[in-house]
Amino acid sequence: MECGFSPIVGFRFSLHPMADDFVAIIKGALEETDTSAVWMHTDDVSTVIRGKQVHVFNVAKAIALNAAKTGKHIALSGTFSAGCPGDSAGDVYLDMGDAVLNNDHTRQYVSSQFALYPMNNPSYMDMIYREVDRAKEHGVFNESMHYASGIHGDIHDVFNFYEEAFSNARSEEYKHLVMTVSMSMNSPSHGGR
Ligand SMILES: Cc1ncc(C[n+]2csc(CCO)c2C)c(N)n1
Repeated sequence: MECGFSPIVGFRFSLHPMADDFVAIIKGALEETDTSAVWMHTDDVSTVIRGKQVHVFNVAKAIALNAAKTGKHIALSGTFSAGCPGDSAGDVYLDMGDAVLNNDHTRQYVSSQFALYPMNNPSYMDMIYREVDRAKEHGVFNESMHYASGIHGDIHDVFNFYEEAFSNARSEEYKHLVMTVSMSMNSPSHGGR
């Protein structure tokens, strides 16, 4: 299939609450979030949201925050993608304005790992090093590791970094970008942060 030129961004993710009431936590997090600015579909494995980048990141953060506000240990993993939409079902959401609809600024510690895959870009390693350096400048860098980089801090700082990294790693010439994230919140490993 040909890659399209739609500016649409997508995020396919799963929440894995470490709690007996995982069904209520997953459904609650999705329902408490204003998702009206994105196209969304949930199935038995994951949920996908698609639309303008600003709304996709805002909705992703709000769903993560709403799940974490239960106080339970939450794992979230997902893939952001841009530049190869495959279908146009969500394109109508590109007409939305840029004002974000979820504005809960509750603090929440997140420890996460991410990986950037700038598709077809011959200087992809420079791109990755540049974004990792930027994480260090922003104070959200945690540690280096095989196949990913550790990013941690308050959920709002972490998501701001991820959205900026996603913007920076795309260009007109190399439109197709994939970024994987894996997050942990309220983990006993975080010592009550
Ligand atoms: C974000 C997200 N979306 C869907 C699932 C899959 N899933 C697992 S349990 C459950 C509720 C009962 O139907 C659903 C939808 C997930 N884990 N996280």
